[in-house]
Amino acid sequence: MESFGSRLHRAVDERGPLCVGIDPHPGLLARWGLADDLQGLDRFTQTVVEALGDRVAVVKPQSAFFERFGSHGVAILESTIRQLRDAGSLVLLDVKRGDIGSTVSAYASAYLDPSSPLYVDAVTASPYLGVGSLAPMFELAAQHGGGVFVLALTSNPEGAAVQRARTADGRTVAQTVIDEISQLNRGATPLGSFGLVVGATIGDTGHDLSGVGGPLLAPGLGAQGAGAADLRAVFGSSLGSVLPSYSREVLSAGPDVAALRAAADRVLADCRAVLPAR
Ligand SMILES: O=c1ccn([C@@H]2O[C@H](COP(=O)(O)O)[C@@H](O)[C@H]2O)c(=O)[nH]1
Repeated sequence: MESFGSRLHRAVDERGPLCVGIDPHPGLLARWGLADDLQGLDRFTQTVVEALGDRVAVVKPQSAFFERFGSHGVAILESTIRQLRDAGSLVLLDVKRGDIGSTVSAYASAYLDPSSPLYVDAVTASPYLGVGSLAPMFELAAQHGGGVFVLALTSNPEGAAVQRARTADGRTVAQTVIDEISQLNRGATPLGSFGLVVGATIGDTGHDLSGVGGPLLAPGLGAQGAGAADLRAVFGSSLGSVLPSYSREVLSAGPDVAALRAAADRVLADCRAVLPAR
């Protein structure tokens, strides 16, 4: 079976280095002339699937915006995931799950087992119960060609106090996460299946990302203030592994399908101008 890292590498070759998030904020629904209800949610996501499903390498639905509508919202998420995968996008579900290992097994089944209704290509995970507690996700992902993106240096200003705190051996908490994920990817070609989340907003923090061997998801672009040029300072010599991620910056161009496509093309061109050609 083809690994997630290999599928992602190919998708980026074919469609370019871009992840677009589906974040149906109440304010965006209003801006699109939609009600903040299930019908509005459904119309919003259908439009994004139509506009971007067949052209963007990775689409990242933000689970929270579907969960807030309860089981019917989750049903729309399930159907959105299926449609995106049918259209050829890789689906990265942003759920940031993490727990004790026995519970992580259940999360792994929910998102990384092909028989689950919420089955996706990859998920985001939180390492704050210990990277080792995420092992059931890593194992199921490896078994079924899935991926896991673990939070390392997040784009929000509050993250630094925890992530840049020093551990007993002098490394930061984030560096221990980076090092453990690097181990998991060892020997994987052309790209490992275990990624990290590193915000585009954080500047040069001095962390060593050079040995990760997997994708580096970079949220924080656009609405949170970072631009493609900021990727240079954050990622330095690891720029070639970066997967830039935009949500509101692209979504605010809707509901016109052509305008959404143009916005995605524009941010992709901005990123291509900064990222090394492959
Ligand atoms: O460090 C992180 C991790 C995840 N996110 C998520 O990405 C999007 C960003 O949306 P924008 O509209 O592009 O700001 C959102 O779903 C966050 O939950 C992040 O921003 N930073």
